[in-house]
Amino acid sequence: MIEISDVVKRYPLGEGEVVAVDHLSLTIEAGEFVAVVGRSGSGKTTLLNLLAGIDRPTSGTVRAAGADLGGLSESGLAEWRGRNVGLVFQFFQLLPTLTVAENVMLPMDFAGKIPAVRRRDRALELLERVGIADQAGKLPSTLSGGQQQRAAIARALANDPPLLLADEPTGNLDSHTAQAVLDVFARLNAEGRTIVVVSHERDIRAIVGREITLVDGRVVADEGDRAGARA
Ligand SMILES: Nc1ncnc2c1ncn2[C@@H]1O[C@H](COP(=O)(O)OP(=O)(O)OP(=O)(O)O)[C@@H](O)[C@H]1O
Repeated sequence: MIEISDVVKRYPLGEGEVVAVDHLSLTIEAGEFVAVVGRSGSGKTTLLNLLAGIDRPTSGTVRAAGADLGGLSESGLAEWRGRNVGLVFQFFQLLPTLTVAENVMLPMDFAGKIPAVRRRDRALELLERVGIADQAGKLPSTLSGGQQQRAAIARALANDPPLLLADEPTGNLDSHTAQAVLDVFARLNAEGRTIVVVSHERDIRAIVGREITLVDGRVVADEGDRAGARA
């Protein structure tokens, strides 16, 4: 599902530069549930952005969900991402003027993968799956943090992507709500979806099948059974 080879990502910083990802190679198989952990500044978000094709490496290759991302144009990357990758962020990033159901339908409208007549029903089914079907007609600002993150997960699933990438998805939630959101991820992995979660939180360890630790943009530990946490 993911194969990155000898990837380096440098950012300019003042007169010099910072090496965010440093000669990193990694393979993640379909169906794995992987946590990427490490201190602030260790390169976790940079790695996730490279996997999502949001950022391009300075050198090295990134293959994900059947594509060599280096060979895609910006519009090709956007199309690939829309069909193959679901993204979940710490601060949810729901559009405030759209209802919850409309937020979930938006990626379907962009990608055109789901027929137009199916989109509203599919949005409601996805909201049902994450346990907030009753919030479908509301604006995001009227939902709790946990409900907003569930809505964001439903949106990430809109185009039925094989790969889910989440950046600190529980970082803005209390521990009880965070656990409930992690349970949603565990269920999605049990259904076969490949999931990579960047996290500071220790509670992620209990549910993932594999934990990759970064220090200064390098992998210093890679632990787990690699079979995912399929229940
Ligand atoms: N757009 C950018 N421009 C310049 N430097 C950057 C940029 N993005 C990241 N960096 C630097 O790259 C390094 C890795 O950052 P990154 O955000 O990937 O770490 P992180 O492990 O996700 O940190 P955190 O847990 O705080 O989010 C840091 O030194 C950071 O300052």
